[in-house]
Amino acid sequence: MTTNQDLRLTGVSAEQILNSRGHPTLQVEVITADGLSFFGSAPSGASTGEHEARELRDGGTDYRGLGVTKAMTFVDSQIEPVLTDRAWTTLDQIDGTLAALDGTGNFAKIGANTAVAVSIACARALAHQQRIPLHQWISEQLGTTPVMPVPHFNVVNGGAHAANDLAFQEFLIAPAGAMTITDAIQMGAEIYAALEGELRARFGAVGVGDEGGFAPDTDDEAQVLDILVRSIEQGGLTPGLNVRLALDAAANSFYDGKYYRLHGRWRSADDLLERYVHLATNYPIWSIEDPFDESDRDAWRDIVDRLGSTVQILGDDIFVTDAQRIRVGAKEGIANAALIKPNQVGTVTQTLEALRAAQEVGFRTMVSHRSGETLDTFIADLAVGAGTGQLKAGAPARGERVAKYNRLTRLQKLYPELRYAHWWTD
Ligand SMILES: C=C(OP(=O)(O)O)C(=O)O
Ligand SMILES: [Mg+2]
Repeated sequence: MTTNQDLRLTGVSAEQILNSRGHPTLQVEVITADGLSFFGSAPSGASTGEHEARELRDGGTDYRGLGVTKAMTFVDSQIEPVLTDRAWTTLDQIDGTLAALDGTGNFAKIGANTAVAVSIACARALAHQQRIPLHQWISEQLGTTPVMPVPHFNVVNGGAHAANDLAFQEFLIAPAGAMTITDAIQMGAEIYAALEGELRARFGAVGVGDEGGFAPDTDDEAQVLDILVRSIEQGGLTPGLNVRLALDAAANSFYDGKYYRLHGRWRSADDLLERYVHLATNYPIWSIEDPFDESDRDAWRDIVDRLGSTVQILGDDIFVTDAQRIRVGAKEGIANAALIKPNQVGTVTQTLEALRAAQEVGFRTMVSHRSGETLDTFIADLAVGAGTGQLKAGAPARGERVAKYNRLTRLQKLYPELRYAHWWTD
């Protein structure tokens, strides 16, 4: 029996769009029986975890090798026939069908890019079918209270995201002490502008990295943190009180299997740990993501032991938004928080499972974009609906990044009852 809450699709199709790196990606459109269209598109990472769900690209080494023709063909030839064949009550049914069509366990056949674009479009269609906003639909799936997340603006880029010598990939500012999302975004914009001035004065011309953060010509993370602190103070704000700092080291990208490359020298995990302790002691750093390579689990445990009571130790490449990996990680005591990226695991349903697992084990969560982004704003609704209190979507500049922050502004206007997260008082 079908009810009027059930979703009937009459069409599922894909088109090739370009992501923010200029690489082809998929945008999927689903058409409902009442003639409405819903869209989803696939982002793409550069510093990826070993166990991420697989992105399907056409192959080869030239530009055309980056294409997504095969993925689009799957949508037309295999996905559309099954998704238009029956009525759907839950997203779990749709995503389960995608996983069964794929059959590999990590979307190696149809591609996680295909799956995530279809899944996001269907989540939007299902929320509409139930006549509720997307963030509310998400919160009902999880039993959470929607909340406006603290935006984590990535304002200095290094690692795999920039052509400079900074080993750490991301230096983020988090206006945790703002009273509203509007204030938080304003603070982000003002600090970004002040930072540009500071960097120009120190380095002359300064470019930007993949996520719109500046990419100064330095390998010294303490120098970057000093400049960040000054940029925050320029606007009359107090680092640590109004605005906190966060790092994504993305340490997979400077690890050779035994040592970590920092400031032109190879260092042991113990040396790197001392560096983090020094930085967290001297700067208002509240969160450190991927401090060590995903295989270096003893080092992760050590940093939780040393800093975990005051600093969020956030797993990205090590958990890859996978519920089971989060549960195992919690048991091993190797982190206290998990990054959440839908395309890392493949579907919205699996993303919600990862969020549930994090809830169960008492981990905080931060919803995240990818370095290769589209204008899709699903992650903003996800962060709000799941009540994570944290979202990172790049710099407060560049269209594909500000699309997410602007979506938060829009949600605040539509739903004034949404409160700004105040997790630092927990
Ligand atoms: C957003 C990130 O980068 P990428 O998308 O390249 O994995 C990250 O590592 O957190
Ligand atoms: Mg990361």
